[in-house]
Amino acid sequence: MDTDVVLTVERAALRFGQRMLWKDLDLQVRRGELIAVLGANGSGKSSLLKVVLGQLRVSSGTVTVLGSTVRRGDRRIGYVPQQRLAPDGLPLRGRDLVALGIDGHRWGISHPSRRRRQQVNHLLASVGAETYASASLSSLSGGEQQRLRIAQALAADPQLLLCDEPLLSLDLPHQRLICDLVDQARHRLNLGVLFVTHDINPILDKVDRVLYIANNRFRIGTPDEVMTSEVLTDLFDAPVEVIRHKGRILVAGIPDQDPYHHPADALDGEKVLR
Ligand SMILES: Nc1ncnc2c1ncn2[C@@H]1O[C@H](COP(=O)(O)OP(=O)(O)OP(=O)(O)O)[C@@H](O)[C@H]1O
Repeated sequence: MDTDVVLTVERAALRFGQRMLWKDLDLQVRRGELIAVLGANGSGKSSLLKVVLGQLRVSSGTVTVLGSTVRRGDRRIGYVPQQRLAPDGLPLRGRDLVALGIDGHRWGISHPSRRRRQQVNHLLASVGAETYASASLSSLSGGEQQRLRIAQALAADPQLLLCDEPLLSLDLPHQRLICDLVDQARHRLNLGVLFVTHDINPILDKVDRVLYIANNRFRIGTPDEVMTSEVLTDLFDAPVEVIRHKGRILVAGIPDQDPYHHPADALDGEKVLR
């Protein structure tokens, strides 16, 4: 086994009933590598992360994390789920959310130890969230909550980090900040990262490779290899224009959203697990 590889996907396909999301997917994520996962709505980006988390099973092919078949609750994987703001009145402080990442997998009430408190403080400091760590989660802004989610995802010392649209509904400065935090964590911990995003620009300078999924198909390569008019026109089977302007990538002409896609469906990965 190549010990530098944290995730291996081989000839994998995912279908829901008659509907194929992707097939023949081959992907290796190496330690310290950041891969942006892009694609149309409903192309199966979040589902790919759920496969790696063991919440969905591939229809064919294999997926291994550090040499073992995927399973639920693998502490070697950190996960930043798609952002949903904490509901009003939730009796949880920022530091409680982070602590859940350390011992949330155990049953029963945890006993706060000095060591655990130190661990939480260290994680809070790593994302610059000390000043609001004792405030209730629901009183915090989207960007502040997102920093805490990253700290929570890093709590178990993962080797692979999965981020599902962590920039959603954040303003530009906060998007940059979240990208910087993920990037710092991957360098500090030598993490492999899969980063699902609609817009590559906020993370462009940190991305090693892009996995672009559309129309059941995909392309993998550096941003320069994948983010071109030729490649996206081929993937979408429609004229797509990619323009580079002042270091940003602008994409025009992506066909309308997937007609099957109902965002609420994507929240329930359990339905197809039997
Ligand atoms: N458990 C499930 N059972 C059946 N269909 C599902 C299930 N989970 C997701 N889907 C469908 O699979 C498609 C892909 O969903 P997924 O959330 O992976 O897409 P996505 O690429 O992340 O989309 P978006 O960019 O909108 O977040 C969607 O059409 C969704 O409705």
